[in-house]
Amino acid sequence: MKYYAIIVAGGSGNRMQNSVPKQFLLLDGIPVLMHTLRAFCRSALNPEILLVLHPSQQAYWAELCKTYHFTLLHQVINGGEQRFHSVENALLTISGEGIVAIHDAVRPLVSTQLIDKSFLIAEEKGNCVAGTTPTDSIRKLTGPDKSVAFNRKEFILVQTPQTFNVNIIKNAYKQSYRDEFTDDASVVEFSGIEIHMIAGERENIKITYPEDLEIATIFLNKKSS
Ligand SMILES: Nc1ccn([C@@H]2O[C@H](COP(=O)(O)OP(=O)(O)OP(=O)(O)O)[C@@H](O)[C@H]2O)c(=O)n1
Ligand SMILES: C[C@](O)(CO)[C@H](O)COP(=O)(O)O
Repeated sequence: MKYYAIIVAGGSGNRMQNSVPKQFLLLDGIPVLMHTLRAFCRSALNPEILLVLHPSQQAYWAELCKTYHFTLLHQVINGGEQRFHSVENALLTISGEGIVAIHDAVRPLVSTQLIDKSFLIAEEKGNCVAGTTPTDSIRKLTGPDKSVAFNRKEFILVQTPQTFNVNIIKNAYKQSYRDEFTDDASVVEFSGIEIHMIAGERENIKITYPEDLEIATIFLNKKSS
């Protein structure tokens, strides 16, 4: 079986409020994105790595690779307007059978065990998506200042990797973009396929706000101690 990893790094990181997109900010001395790519390159399934970058950031990435002597093999693909379009562009480069894991570049702490598990379960079931259970209570907004309590046991916080049989994901991405397509699972589900959840990892945070880099540093130190 052929395995692929699409690492989406085509965003601009508005919520991080830094002139440098967050995937290039330093975490433990190297860019966030290099941690993510390393995790996938360590996979026993030896996936082909497809890295999605906005065209305006590709020269900068090439420079970073030189500076940090980063030589892990990967193919660079043009990012699109939304995450959906970035994934769509990467899928267009894949032909034939296979299993593809789609992962946010800004989740650098994903473990190689979770990556391997997601490839193997997607191969067996057609797809699988990592998620964790919420630890906060949950309420649903019913108006500008109104809300009702929800049972948190009925919810899962969705992470990446989200991993699919190539035929299933390519077929799903033939659909037109919708605002509610915030991840790949929502695209595949809208195409009529049931999603299989697997246990994600609390450390597998998405670096979104400035303090997330500090939290990631703590998790990383814990991992290597
Ligand atoms: N057009 C886009 C938008 C997002 N992404 C990627 O999708 C992942 C998750 O998106 P998010 O955390 O929202 O990143 P940004 O869009 O960069 O952040 P923000 O929403 O704060 O601007 C990131 O790795 C991001 O680089 C992408 O490849 N192409
Ligand atoms: C794909 C994702 O990380 C799953 O939790 C999430 O939906 C990305 O959302 P964002 O608004 O693009 O950060």
